[in-house]
Amino acid sequence: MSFRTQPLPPARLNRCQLFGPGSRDSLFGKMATSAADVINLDLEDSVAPDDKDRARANVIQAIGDIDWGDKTLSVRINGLDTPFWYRDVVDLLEQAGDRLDQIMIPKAGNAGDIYAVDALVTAIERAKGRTKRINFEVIIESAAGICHVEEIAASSPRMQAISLGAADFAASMGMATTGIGGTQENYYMIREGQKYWPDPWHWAQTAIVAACRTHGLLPVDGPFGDFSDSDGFVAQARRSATLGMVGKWAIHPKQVELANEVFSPSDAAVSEAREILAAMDKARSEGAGATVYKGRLVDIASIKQAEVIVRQAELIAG
Ligand SMILES: C[C@@H](C(=O)SCCNC(=O)CCNC(=O)[C@H](O)C(C)(C)COP(=O)(O)OP(=O)(O)OC[C@H]1O[C@@H](n2cnc3c(N)ncnc32)[C@H](O)[C@@H]1OP(=O)(O)O)[C@H](O)C(=O)O
Ligand SMILES: [Mg+2]
Repeated sequence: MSFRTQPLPPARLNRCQLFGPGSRDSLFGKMATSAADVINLDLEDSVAPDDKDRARANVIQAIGDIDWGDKTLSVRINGLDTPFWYRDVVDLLEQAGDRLDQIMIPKAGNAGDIYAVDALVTAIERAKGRTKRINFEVIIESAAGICHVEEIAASSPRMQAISLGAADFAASMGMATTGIGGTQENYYMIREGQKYWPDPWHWAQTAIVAACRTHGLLPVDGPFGDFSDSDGFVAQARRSATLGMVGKWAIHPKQVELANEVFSPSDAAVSEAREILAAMDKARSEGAGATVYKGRLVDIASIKQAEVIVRQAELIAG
């Protein structure tokens, strides 16, 4: 047990991050009026190389022109292994208005990648007199990224969140699949003739959650590619929520409500959490550190568990 108190993550909602290609500006207005907490305008893999300049210009224009309400507004820049990323950062920081909240850095491999983007962002902020700090979200989607996830989480005070990018991650790891997230047909156990499908993303997710929780960041589950499979999306999202992730990407508007539902505690869960807090208040006033609630043990750790749920409910209530 460290003497350091575990830092809380940023106090903002991140249940759903809705993505849209920067080259499809007809989608921007729909994204702005969606129920997603975070908007990710994409300059990276959903934009063809020949369309990068136009997408960048579209995004810069839309940051200023569209009413994004109280959403977190984020732009995914290109990876540091491309010739595009520096121009993304320079043009965004020099030309986009103050409404921009965050830059998403894909395919981060180590803390040095974040340092490089931080140095460029910092220089432009100073040169241009930008007073609102641009925050960072990073995508872990490579073997190097998952190996260095803890140093990436600690890499900059701008860091707010880390997502898992299942498609690039699978490719980098050499996984035998073209699926983006979810159950993988050939990843199964067998017992007495019955197949059972474990979750191949689980270990990477828990590594991201641990790094984020250690450094006070928001851990986020990335895309689920088959947007026709709502049950599959919900199952994946529920597993992520159970592991400690706070939200999930939507790559189609159909997924927004599903994510919001999964990552909002139910009324029953909130009531139970409040009852546990009340039961522990009573126990402590009687000098006890543990008590019985609905036939089961609750103790001082239960207070912290219940507070996670109550804090999320309070954020949603505003
Ligand atoms: C996997 C890695 C990633 O990079 S994931 C993130 C990058 N990908 C994207 O940003 C893709 C985002 N989604 C889309 O581009 C589209 O949704 C689509 C191509 C998947 C489907 O588009 P389409 O127009 O065919 O969809 P329809 O079903 O016809 O649309 C119905 C309706 O909704 C509107 N719409 C569609 N998409 C969006 C959107 N993203 N936001 C808001 N609204 C949207 C559409 O215009 C229709 O509207 P209507 O006509 O009814 O008014 C990752 O990095 C990794 O490695 O894992
Ligand atoms: Mg990717």
